[in-house]
Amino acid sequence: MCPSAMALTNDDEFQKGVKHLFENGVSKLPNKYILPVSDRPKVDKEHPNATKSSLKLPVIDFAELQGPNRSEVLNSLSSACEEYGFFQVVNHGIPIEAIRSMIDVSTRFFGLPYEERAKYMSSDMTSPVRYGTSLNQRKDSVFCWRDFLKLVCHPLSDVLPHWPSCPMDFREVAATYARETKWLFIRITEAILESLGLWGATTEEKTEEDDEILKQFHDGSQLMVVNCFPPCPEPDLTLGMPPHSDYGFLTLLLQDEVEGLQIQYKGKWITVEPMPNSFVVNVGDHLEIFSNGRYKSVLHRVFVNPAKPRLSVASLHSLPFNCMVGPSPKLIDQVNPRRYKDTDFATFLEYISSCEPKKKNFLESRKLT
Ligand SMILES: O=C(O)CCC(=O)C(=O)O
Ligand SMILES: [Fe+2]
Repeated sequence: MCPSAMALTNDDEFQKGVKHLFENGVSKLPNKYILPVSDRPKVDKEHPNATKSSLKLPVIDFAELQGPNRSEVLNSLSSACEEYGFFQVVNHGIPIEAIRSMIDVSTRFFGLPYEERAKYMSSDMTSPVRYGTSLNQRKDSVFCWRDFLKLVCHPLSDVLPHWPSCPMDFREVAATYARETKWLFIRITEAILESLGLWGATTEEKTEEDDEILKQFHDGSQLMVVNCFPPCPEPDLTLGMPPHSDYGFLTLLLQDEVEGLQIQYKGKWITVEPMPNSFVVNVGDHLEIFSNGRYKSVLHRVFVNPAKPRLSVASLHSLPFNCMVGPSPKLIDQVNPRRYKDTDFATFLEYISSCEPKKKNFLESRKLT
């Protein structure tokens, strides 16, 4: 089929995703992906040739966090969550091999023929595995330049048989990666709770209540999203992901060496410089609510590239689905009154099925005025 005819005329072709368009040699961005001018990843109008502003996120040395300097690292963690809602974690203890293999097997998955990937397409939001394109391909009026594979990771033994069996090593590699990131999530969550004064560092300081919070996280949900952003013919007209904040408590993001992630900082879009073998960690809506607004769930988006493909793996961690999330009672007082309504997963699902999950709408809807 002639690629331009395909891309311009047949709406069903867009349902097959951007990898498919790219493989068919699309040379002009189809209208379906063209954002209104105000939503485009605009180059600075006054300095159109200026490179994008970039930022080295605060770095948290995980090995230091586990050592005698824990309290200093906790202070840095706290400032990062208050100011940026994002930080990078180095010396995280996850074997480099597990990281490389995850990127490698995901790249090979997206390299499979379309028919093989399409076996996992599903409109069922609760399916243990879901392949698709854009954010919500059944509702988005403008598509974003992104295909994804979503893997529910909890409980691992139940979901694993549903995960892709091709490439042959996919399940093993992704399961190892899911276990490793869950472990890191729990360690970072302990530090976050401690930085909020809700969890004691030493066994003597810990109360039963402290352990109860953590237990909920152990039993919490984990969703892995592998994002594939093929090269895009007209990257200035579209986005890989539109501005959004992450639902959930924390996201551990692995990105390859190609830049694309931008976060909103002081009203501007700033590019996060990729740091090999590190994790970008961000505060999700649940943590903003739980911390009563002290830690920020910040808008971020992804821009795409004319030449290089990009891949990222987001591991999203939340409390169990049936759990109510509200501001921790210990963080509410006369100076800091309760700022958010309680929420749960069902409310969120209801919300996203009634409107496009763009921008910070869900979190805004939980704010008490
Ligand atoms: O690809 C990225 O850098 C960000 C992905 C992301 O924001 C997400 O999956 O929620
Ligand atoms: Fe995100």
